[in-house]
Amino acid sequence: MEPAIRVRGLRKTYAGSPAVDGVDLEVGRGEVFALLGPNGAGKTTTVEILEGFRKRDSGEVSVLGADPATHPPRDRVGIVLQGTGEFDELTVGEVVRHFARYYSRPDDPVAVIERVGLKDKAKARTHTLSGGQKRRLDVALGIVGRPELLFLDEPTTGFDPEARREFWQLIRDLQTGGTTIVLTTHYLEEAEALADRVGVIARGRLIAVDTPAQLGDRESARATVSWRTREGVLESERTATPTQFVSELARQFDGEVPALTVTRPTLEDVYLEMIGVAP
Ligand SMILES: Nc1ncnc2c1ncn2[C@@H]1O[C@H](COP(=O)(O)OP(=O)(O)OP(=O)(O)O)[C@@H](O)[C@H]1O
Repeated sequence: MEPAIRVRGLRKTYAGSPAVDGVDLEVGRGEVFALLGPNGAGKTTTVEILEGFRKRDSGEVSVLGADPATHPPRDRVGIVLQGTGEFDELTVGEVVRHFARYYSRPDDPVAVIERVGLKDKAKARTHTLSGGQKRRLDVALGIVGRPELLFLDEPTTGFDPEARREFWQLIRDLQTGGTTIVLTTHYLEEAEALADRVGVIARGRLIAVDTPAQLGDRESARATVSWRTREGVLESERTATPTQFVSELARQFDGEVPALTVTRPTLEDVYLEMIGVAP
């Protein structure tokens, strides 16, 4: 089956400076793919080329089987851009109903408003919504057309922790329903919670693509074992063989090792190392 997205050798330059510098990428149907990278790395440029909003200089791009530069697949794609969410005097219900009309097979606006947690605000004018509520409205507008492919640019910026968890559940529900999702985020725990695969983009290049668990060989990376000595001092040791190390400690303590922890690098640790930030 044709992947949802296929990109080969994508390049885009602004005034002689490369913003996207030879990106190859495939996103499968039904996959949740998170694009990570520091500010200015080229995420938005890449995503907007896929959406058909920006022209590329070179490379091949196929989105749902067509070139977005010539055939933007508007009706089959949902887009949540960074921060809009305000439509003057219109109410939430009016805005969602209005956007639903752009699509050939829209979802029920009332159900969509409920799914994004704005049921109580359906009659509120959009300028009275809080920042997080405006973001939920953006998400509602992105999904009201029942897209096959949904792009989300930093979707949970400004969300409180509870709203973020609710949003994650919404993404999982959409994936269960078969939607392919591409999101950019600066929250590593969000990528870890949602993404089947993550891609790290730095200076216009995709420097790694892997599952969150495997990125940067996380699972086989050296572990840090910490424990409290008999003298009451916290001690730690980095080791490639933590199981062996812990059983040795257990023998020394003749049982329970005080304050024992074993940790591997977090997704954030390996990400920061990849983009060249020293620990
Ligand atoms: N319209 C434009 N004109 C000139 N330069 C641009 C334009 N859009 C982006 N750039 C430059 O291209 C580079 C990549 O920008 P882009 O917005 O794709 O980064 P990003 O990874 O999405 O960053 P952020 O995390 O800050 O949103 C940056 O150096 C940016 O200054």
